[in-house]
Amino acid sequence: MSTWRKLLRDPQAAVTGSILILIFAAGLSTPLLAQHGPNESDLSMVNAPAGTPGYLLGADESGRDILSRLLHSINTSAVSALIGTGVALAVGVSAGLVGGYFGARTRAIAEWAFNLVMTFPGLLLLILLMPVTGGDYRYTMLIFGVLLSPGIYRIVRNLVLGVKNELYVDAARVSGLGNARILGRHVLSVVRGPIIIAAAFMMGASIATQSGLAFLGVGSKEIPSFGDMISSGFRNLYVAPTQFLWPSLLLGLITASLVLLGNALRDTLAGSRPQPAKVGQGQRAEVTPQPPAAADPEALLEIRDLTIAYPGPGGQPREVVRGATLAIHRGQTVGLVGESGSGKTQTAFAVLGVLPDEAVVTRGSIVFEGRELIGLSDSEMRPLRGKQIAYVPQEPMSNLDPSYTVGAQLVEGVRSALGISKSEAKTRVLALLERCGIADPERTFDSYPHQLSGGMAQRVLIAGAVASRPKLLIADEPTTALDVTVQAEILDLLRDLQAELNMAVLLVTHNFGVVADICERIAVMERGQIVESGDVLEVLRGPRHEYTRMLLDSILDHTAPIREASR
Ligand SMILES: Nc1ncnc2c1ncn2[C@@H]1O[C@H](COP(=O)(O)OP(=O)(O)OP(=O)(O)O)[C@@H](O)[C@H]1O
Repeated sequence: MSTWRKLLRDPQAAVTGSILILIFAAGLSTPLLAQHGPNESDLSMVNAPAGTPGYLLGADESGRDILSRLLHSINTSAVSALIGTGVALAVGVSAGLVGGYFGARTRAIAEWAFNLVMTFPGLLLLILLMPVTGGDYRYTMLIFGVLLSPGIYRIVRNLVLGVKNELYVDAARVSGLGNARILGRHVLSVVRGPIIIAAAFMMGASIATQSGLAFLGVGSKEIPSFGDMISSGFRNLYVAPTQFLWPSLLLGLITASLVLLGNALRDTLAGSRPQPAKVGQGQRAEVTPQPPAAADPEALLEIRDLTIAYPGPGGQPREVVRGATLAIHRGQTVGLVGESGSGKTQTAFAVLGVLPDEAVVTRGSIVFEGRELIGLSDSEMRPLRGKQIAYVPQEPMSNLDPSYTVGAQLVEGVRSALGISKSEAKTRVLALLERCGIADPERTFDSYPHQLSGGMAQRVLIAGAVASRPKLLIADEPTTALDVTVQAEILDLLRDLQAELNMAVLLVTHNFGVVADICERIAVMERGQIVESGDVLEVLRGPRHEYTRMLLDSILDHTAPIREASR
């Protein structure tokens, strides 16, 4: 659906947008009426008492006169908003893109210039420059736009700095796209949401500042403005209260609509407005949890008939996991294998209780140590997650926060899992790093994630995951992002830790070699269903299901995993 159609369907955007269009259309068409139409006389001072300056209203103004001045004030506000915001965006966005994207020297120059602008006392400067601007509100708003631009510059610069080292920006660069195309296509799309919100606020601020200056009586007396109207409304408050009421209400309505429209626009552009879940009632589980009646009394984790659905494009549920059944015993390593998109990660996420909000468990149960996990709230899952059930992700780098040292992140996790002091946690983390094969634990402890190699980062995450001696470790493609030598080392580490801690491991992978290397049992997943499971050797030597055979045949040297497995 196009962005415009989405916006029209959004009630907040549609209502506030219509209000603003109506108000501004009425205001902006007023000069034409004033020039060519019969209302020109409305702008004269015929009704104002002698000595009333500019557009100040007399106490006996007719409703038509008030309306005419309101329309002209809207016009002034619209022009103020456009000039103030336009200048702030033009200066702030272009400097932010350049300052954030290009080298430190360009950034330092931009930074210096904007810091200088920020040292000026804004409102005072606007008043002091009145002799220069000749009281013309358009020049005043132009200067106001420059004064607003540092805020925009900082927003854009920070967003650009965050995005410019993303892998997809590197990929665009490598594919030969020029800087202008990368900035326009990849970087601008990230900054536009916050800019729209800021622009809505700035439009409101421009209108409020222009009105405020007029209220103070600073600037041209010939230009109608909400400020003038409110000022004269104050003076006539007891004899003609509507003179104060209407401009105040209209000013409030315009600024509130601008901010609400900005929010709605940002949400639509970012696609972040949560849509009501169409499957079930938007709850995590649609099933009524049954009292655990484990079919396999030995099982540490037992998944039975698990079915997970997402709302499809037409609202009908789309099942991504269908009736999956799987058991893991204490200390056992089970490989969950299948092609990309077969539902392995969704199954793992369901066990961890971290499925996205729109996912619904429509059937089945997940029993961990005799306790049903389906239907548990986040606070009920928290004592299990990261402590009894730990997780090692596929992309080690994207799971470490670049702003903190490795040590700070591990200590925080260990303290929350074990409730020990900071120094005890540090000692434990250093020992764990050493146990996980990190050559210089002290140095790694003080390093930031970008200073680590992929293999080291994965060791760090494994150290963090096993710190609480979990009963179950879920490792989601833990070696996919690593080179072959490091893959083997990480698998060795997982195997050793599993034996040492007598920990059960659910290894999510698409690689039979990895399964053959460290798993005792295997479950093969195809389009959301577990189609075959059993002892690794038996399944690899004599696959019963067509899909398993097809997967095994697709391995070039399909004897390798079996040879490995029989070691
Ligand atoms: N947030 C979501 N909304 C809708 N569908 C989703 C969402 N997340 C995942 N899916 C769908 O669920 C299905 C299973 O995805 P899942 O991530 O479990 O696959 P996978 O087997 O782990 O694949 P891979 O090995 O590539 O990670 C896919 O078809 C995917 O498109």
